Amino acid sequence: MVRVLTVANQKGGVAKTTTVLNVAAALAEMGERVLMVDLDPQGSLTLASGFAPDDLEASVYDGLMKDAAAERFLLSTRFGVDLLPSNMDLSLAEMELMNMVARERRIGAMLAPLLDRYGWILIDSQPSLGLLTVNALASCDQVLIPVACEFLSLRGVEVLIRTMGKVRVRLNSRLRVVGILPTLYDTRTRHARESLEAVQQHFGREYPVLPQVVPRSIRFSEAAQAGLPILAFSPGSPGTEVYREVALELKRRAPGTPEEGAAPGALRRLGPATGPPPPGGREDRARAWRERVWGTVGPMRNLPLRPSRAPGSSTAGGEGGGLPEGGSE
Ligand SMILES: Nc1ncnc2c1ncn2[C@@H]1O[C@H](COP(=O)(O)OP(=O)(O)OP(=O)(O)O)[C@@H](O)[C@H]1O
Repeated sequence: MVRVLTVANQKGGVAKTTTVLNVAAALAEMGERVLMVDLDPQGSLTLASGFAPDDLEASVYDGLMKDAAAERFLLSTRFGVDLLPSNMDLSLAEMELMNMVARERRIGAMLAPLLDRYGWILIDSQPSLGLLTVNALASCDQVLIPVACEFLSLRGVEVLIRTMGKVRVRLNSRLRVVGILPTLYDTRTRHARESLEAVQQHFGREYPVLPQVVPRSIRFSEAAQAGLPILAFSPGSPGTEVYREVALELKRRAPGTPEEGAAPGALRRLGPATGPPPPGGREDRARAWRERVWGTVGPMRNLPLRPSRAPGSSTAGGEGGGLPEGGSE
């Protein structure tokens, strides 16, 4: 059964992209087959996955607006996750979609042929509630809302949840909030602690606030610059383990799991989409995943800062080096 999850918050810079990237990597580490969809014309997810948005020959824009088959622009990342990439072309889509028939269902149509290949599809939305985000909400089962532990961060969420309510009524009755994820938590400041408490109090009664809290850490920016999830870039850092736990939490709360009740999924269901997990327990699978990733990219300290070519053709790496040290912020 494929799970389609949108990471949304119309407030910018709350770690939507970072959350998609790292949850996707954590799920892949657990043996899941994962597709990420970059639905932000800024192309941040594409860039943070190691691809240069400006070099793309085709992108989500072509899939949405020109019915291009996803195979034409589907990319395989170095960390075992597939990606439908985007760039500035997608900014045209918002306007062009206005005149299209079934304009809120274009993403669902683009993803439909891919559903039987993946266990998880994670959509990174742009910081707005325009037609692209509505498309994402219309084609997913669940929404994860990252909320930064900062002043004013609560305000936008109400508007998002109201929009979700309208989408539920008109387009997708299965839509629900799977969780609110506190992000960018600075353990050193009282302000962050108070903001976290505010998030928990404000939303806790009506919506599930996930028990995980993503710490603020420079490793995230460094990893994005290297075109990798933090799980691969800095395996020992605190943020890594938190995103693993978030991924586990999402698996526990996924539609169809006993904990959540058998909520019907969005789009169409094509039977079990994930293959059998690799043998061994969680630790073995995580090790196997890391070895696969490291084997592909080589020592990560030597990665170029701005990879400009598709990872398939990557020559990143080199002799010596080794992984950046985890844990020391
Ligand atoms: N836990 C964290 N600690 C420190 N920096 C972080 C963390 N999470 C994300 N960042 C950094 O914050 C910036 C914004 O993150 P990100 O792009 O994930 O947010 P976003 O919500 O997707 O932004 P936008 O709304 O612009 O698409 C990036 O530079 C990212 O590397």
